[in-house]
Amino acid sequence: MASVVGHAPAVMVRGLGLSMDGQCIFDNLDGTFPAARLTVLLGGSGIGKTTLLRLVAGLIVPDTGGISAGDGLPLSGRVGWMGQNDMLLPWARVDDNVMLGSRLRGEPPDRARAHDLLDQVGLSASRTALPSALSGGMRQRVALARVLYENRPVVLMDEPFSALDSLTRLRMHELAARMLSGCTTILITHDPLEACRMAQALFMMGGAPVRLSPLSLPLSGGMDIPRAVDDPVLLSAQADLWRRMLAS
Ligand SMILES: Nc1ncnc2c1ncn2[C@@H]1O[C@H](COP(=O)(O)OP(=O)(O)OP(=O)(O)O)[C@@H](O)[C@H]1O
Repeated sequence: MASVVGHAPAVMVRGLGLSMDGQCIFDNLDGTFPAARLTVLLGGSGIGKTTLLRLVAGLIVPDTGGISAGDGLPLSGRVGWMGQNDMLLPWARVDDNVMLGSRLRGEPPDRARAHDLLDQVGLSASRTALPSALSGGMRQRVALARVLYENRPVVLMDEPFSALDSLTRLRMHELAARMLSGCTTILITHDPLEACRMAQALFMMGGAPVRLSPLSLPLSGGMDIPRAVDDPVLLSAQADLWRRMLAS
């Protein structure tokens, strides 16, 4: 199963303004995250990346402007979230964690679907395990299966792989790229390698006021992700990103 969604819309940020505790976070921020693509957001600590994702998720209401879907339909109910913390319930089995959304909504859980997704993320043998029996990478695969179970066309990922060791992170790139194909995904990362491997669109967040600047790096493979980690073109783009981040 390459994609779990039908039509994934673009996500458009227009004239966004937000202050919190008297601090201006965004002033007239604009940006468009393309439909059915994986967009990477890079930016310094505290610049507002997580806050922007929370606005897209509808968890915060902006003071001015807004966020809309390119198809004109409400975004509400069409957004999934995956964060650095897997937020698995420690007392629930792996498959029950995947089906948590159904339980919270009072719907009958679709166990066959949960098991199918666990098969696809390579965890069929761990369906009945408790999260405490899993490695960090396995736990993030459960979290990915839980996001996919929700079948949302827009998926927000707030540094979901940053706590994983390098090799597990590379493997998660393979899995996430395959499983999220067709979704409109916005991925926050601090890792230039991750950005270069995964981005089908790339934005640097920075400045005062904060702006979303599209970056076009010479990357091979077009929209095919993840890009090979030993690709010289990718390694050169990674060095370029480091330079930009150090200079910002
Ligand atoms: N609930 C809140 N109340 C007040 N200020 C907040 C709140 N949440 C975030 N902020 C402020 O908004 C700014 C942006 O924070 P945010 O977490 O979005 O940054 P970030 O780019 O995701 O940072 P990092 O990369 O370190 O996670 C920071 O100055 C932070 O202190």
